[in-house]
Amino acid sequence: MHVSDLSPGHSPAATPTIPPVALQRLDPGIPVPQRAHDGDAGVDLCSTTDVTIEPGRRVLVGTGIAVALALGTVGLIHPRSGLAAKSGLSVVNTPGTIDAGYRGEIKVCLINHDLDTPIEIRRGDRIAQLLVQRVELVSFVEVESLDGTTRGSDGHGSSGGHASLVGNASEGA
Ligand SMILES: O=c1ccn([C@H]2C[C@H](O)[C@@H](COP(=O)(O)OP(=O)(O)OP(=O)(O)O)O2)c(=O)[nH]1
Ligand SMILES: [Mg+2]
Repeated sequence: MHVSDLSPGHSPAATPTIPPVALQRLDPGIPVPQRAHDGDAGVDLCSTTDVTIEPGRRVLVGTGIAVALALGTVGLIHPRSGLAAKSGLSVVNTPGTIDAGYRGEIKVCLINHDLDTPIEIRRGDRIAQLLVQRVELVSFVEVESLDGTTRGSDGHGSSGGHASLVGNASEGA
C-alpha cells in the first residue's frame, strides 16, 4: 500500500463502505444511475417522461428506478446545481427522503423557480441526484425539562449576520 493511501480522506479504510445497493430498473429504457465522475457523492437520476414545468409550478416525475436500501441507510434526493443555476430547476422537498423500506419507484418533485421561463424536461434528462448515507435510527425519550445550554431557545437569526432585508420584506417575519 502506498503511503498516500493512508492519508485522511484517501484511505478506503477511513470510509467504511456501504455494500452495493440492489437496484431495479422499472423502465428498461432508462440507464442505470451513474456517477458523472469517480468519487461524486451522487448518482444522477433521469426523468422517464417529457414534461414542461411552467414558472413557479411543480411536477412529480418518475425516474424508473427502485432500490432496496439497507436498514440504517437513507437515500437523499438532491437537486443538480447546474440546472438550478441555469434554469431555476430544483426539488420541492429537497432533500427528498428515500426510506430503507421503500421499494416503489423513486419519484422527484421538481419545481421551476424561474419567474418567467418554462423548463422543458425530456425523457432521459438527468434531473436530480441520489445520495446514500448512513443514518442513526435513534430512539427518543420524553423528559420534563431539557439541559441548559448557552444558546438556550435562541434561534432564527438570533446570532445576527443575516442579509439585509429590503423594503417591507421584514414584515410578517
Ligand atoms: O423525493 C422523494 C421522497 C420520497 N419518495 C418516496 C420514498 C419514501 O420512502 C416515501 C415516503 O417519503 P416521505 O416519508 O418523505 O413522505 P411522506 O409524505 O411522509 O409519506 P409516507 O407517509 O409514505 O411516509 O416516498 C420518493 O420517491 N421521492
Ligand atoms: Mg414519511
